[in-house]
Amino acid sequence: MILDVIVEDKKKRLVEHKAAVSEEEMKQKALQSTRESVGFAKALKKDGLSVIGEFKKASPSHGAMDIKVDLKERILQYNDSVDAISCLTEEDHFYGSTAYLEQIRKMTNLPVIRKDFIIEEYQVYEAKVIGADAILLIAAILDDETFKRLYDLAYSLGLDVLCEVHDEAELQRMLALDVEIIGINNRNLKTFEVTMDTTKKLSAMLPKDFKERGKVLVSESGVSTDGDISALKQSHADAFLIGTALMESDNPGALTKHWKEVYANG
Ligand SMILES: O=P(O)(O)OC[C@@H](O)[C@@H](O)c1c[nH]c2ccccc12
Repeated sequence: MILDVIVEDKKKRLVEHKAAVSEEEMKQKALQSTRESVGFAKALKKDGLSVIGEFKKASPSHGAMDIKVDLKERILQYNDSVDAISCLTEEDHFYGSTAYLEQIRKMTNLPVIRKDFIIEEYQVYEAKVIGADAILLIAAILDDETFKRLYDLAYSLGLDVLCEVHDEAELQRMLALDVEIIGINNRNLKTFEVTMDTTKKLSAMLPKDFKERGKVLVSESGVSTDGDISALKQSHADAFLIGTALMESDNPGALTKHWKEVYANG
């Protein structure tokens, strides 16, 4: 299964990363970082639709994207259209890099989320060191105890956590942990199948007071048409995480603004 392969490759990459900067050194760097995080959750919670624009060059479901896309140009376009930036740092399957996130950090005041397959403390410290404001944690690859450990560590470093679920069991686990930000992934990471129905179905299972308690709901993946935006409106998501469609667009700024209008008027 692809998810297992990605996690196995991640473990190998971690050995390399630790050879370059040891665990203790990375931890100390993170603890000594004086950079104040930009609130990720806060940027998404406002009237109307928020968009998290993603920077990624490839994905296992899609293959390589238009790699002519220039990072600098893309981030400048995102800067005046999206509400937060997601940066893939996974190397082998998404052609990402921590170096991309470091570059993005220098170019934006928007909150930046590190998108990776995080399985160990080392990667949380590293996220802080490279300038991320938030991290992704995927329920499907972590048991509850590990999830909670990484989650608490992130918040202790001032990082927000987007907690990704794809089915009811994972959603119930996250609700039991009382997490702040839930991301419903419309793509099944095991089969790559995408359907907006996942957000529709799972968002209906959230407790009635989810929003009142200041929690944040994000719908992730597969948004590519006006119809997808309209279909998601009834789920009352605070934000959509959009990658492929924005990376493949010549004018991601205009597309984001258009989708915010579709959402507002739909
Ligand atoms: O390119 P899309 O279909 O718009 O999807 C973006 C984002 O949701 C997707 O990249 C993603 C969601 N969860 C992930 C976990 C790991 C890597 C990537 C992802």
